[in-house]
Amino acid sequence: MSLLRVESLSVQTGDTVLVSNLSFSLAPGERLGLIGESGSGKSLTALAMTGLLPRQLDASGSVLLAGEEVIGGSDRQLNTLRGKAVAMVFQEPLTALDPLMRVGKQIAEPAARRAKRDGTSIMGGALDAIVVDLLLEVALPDPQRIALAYPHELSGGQRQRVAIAMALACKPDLLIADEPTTALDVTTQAEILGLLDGLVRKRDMALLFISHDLPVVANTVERVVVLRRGEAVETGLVTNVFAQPRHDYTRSLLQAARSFDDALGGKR
Ligand SMILES: Nc1ncnc2c1ncn2[C@@H]1O[C@H](COP(=O)(O)OP(=O)(O)OP(=O)(O)O)[C@@H](O)[C@H]1O
Repeated sequence: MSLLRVESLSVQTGDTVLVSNLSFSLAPGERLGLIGESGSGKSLTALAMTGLLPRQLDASGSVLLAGEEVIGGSDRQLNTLRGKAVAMVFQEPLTALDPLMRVGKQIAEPAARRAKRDGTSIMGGALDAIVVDLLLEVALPDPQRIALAYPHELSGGQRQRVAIAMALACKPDLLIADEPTTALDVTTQAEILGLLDGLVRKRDMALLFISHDLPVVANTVERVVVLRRGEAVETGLVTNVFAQPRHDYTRSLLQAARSFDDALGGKR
């Protein structure tokens, strides 16, 4: 059974269609990339899949996540799904973090919620231990100190690790990573990508990976959907699509990525 089945998904505002008739599915543990130029509808697709679209946008079609319909779902139903079946990591970690709360508490909250949904209760020292384990899992040194820090006391890379720990605390079946490294410097980007890749494999999570960086996409996912102006122009195994693109648009994306790499002297 699919973990995620998107069928004829469209997103519009008034008469403007931003995502059009999109269909794809994701099996448990599978890794899928969503690529396309800026403004092609990647983030809106991810938001529609989690019921997080801004109010002025309307979604139609169907998004079945862990067997439950997201489109038109109630806040209560979607909150449960978001804390259990799916978690997101965004481009800018500060979007996910509360500036006024110590990061340990921010990780403890989803961990306690998840335990409650599983019919157990975790508090006090047991919850602190889970937070420390999660901080270690995202390779943050000195987790006791980090747990007591506020987001502004951490570097961008450390903040993204905390955001990933918060997502892991939900124990999701599906992780959506929307340009998770764009806001970071190149060395930190590579570290965070390596971390995400390892965690997804270790925990056997499905991954929806949104990125501009085609070499990274090629190394991270198994299948890819190419979006252009809100429409899927090509879908397939990433090795096939990148080696033998069928659509001119995919060819131009790959060409642009090659030119960029050449300009860097193939140093990436
Ligand atoms: N709240 C909104 N109201 C109206 N239009 C929007 C809204 N949010 C996004 N759009 C438009 O929808 C289109 C798709 O946006 P989206 O953010 O999904 O693109 P993207 O592929 O994720 O781009 P990027 O790679 O730059 O993040 C764009 O034309 C954008 O301007």
